[in-house]
Amino acid sequence: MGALTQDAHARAAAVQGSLGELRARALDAPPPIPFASALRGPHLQVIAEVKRASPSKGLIAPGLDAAAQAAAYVAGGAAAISVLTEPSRFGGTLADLDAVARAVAVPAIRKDFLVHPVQLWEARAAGASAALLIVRALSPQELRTMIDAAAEAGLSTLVEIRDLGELDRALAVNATVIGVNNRNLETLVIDPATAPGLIPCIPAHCIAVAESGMRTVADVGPAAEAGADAILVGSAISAAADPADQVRALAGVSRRLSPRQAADARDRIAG
Ligand SMILES: O=C(O)c1ccccc1NCC(=O)[C@H](O)[C@H](O)COP(=O)(O)O
Repeated sequence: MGALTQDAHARAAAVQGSLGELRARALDAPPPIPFASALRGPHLQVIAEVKRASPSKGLIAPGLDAAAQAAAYVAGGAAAISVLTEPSRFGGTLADLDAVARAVAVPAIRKDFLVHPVQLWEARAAGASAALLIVRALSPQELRTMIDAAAEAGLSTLVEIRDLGELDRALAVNATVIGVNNRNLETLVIDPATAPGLIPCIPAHCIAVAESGMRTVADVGPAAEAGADAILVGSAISAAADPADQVRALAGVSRRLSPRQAADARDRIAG
């Protein structure tokens, strides 16, 4: 992940001179669509990702038309669309984000390695309603700065964690939509037990999202059982012959309706 974060700093530096123009474009963009409320419901909500390629899988769907793919996801019941905008390893662009935000009436999320406020203004200018912040990629001060800058830009945030320490850092900045990534971003190894293990520790007032490595209804069962509000799925649906149908299957999974008991779960994990 170090190289991805370094690239992100370089990309941010290259557009810092455009901050004024980006702020002006952001003001002209259609208003953001509420993100957190889109992810609550009796069924597991699906954040469906537009993903052409990745470091772990190589090419996934190189010719994918981002807007058409997003429209298919929404037809299948997706509650939000995640758009990878990282160009060199994921084959994404801000133009994809812009096309998706114009094509669908659900929130579009900028999924990238976001390390500088200018990238949040880029996201809003391209029509995003939300942006991903990876706790591991940011110092505590940077995370605070990015949370504040997102709010100023009118963006909601999906704050991504992988362990209890990162959950504490997310809660310290009042994150309300918290994603637990099953993928270790350093080794790229998926551990399907990560999200089901941590989600019960996320306080009930937050939205809990399980991310990565899920393809089938059976794969999402543990996250649903753990009390996840939503799942984020990318590779499987980007490569699917019928993406609407695949999202429809995942969006039909019931979630556990009992409230998450965060304090009890933390005690169990802390041993
Ligand atoms: O997907 C990767 O290989 C990857 C590698 C390094 C950093 C991030 C990476 N992916 C970002 C994501 O979190 C996923 O795109 C997202 O959760 C969907 O995962 P999946 O359903 O497994 O494609």
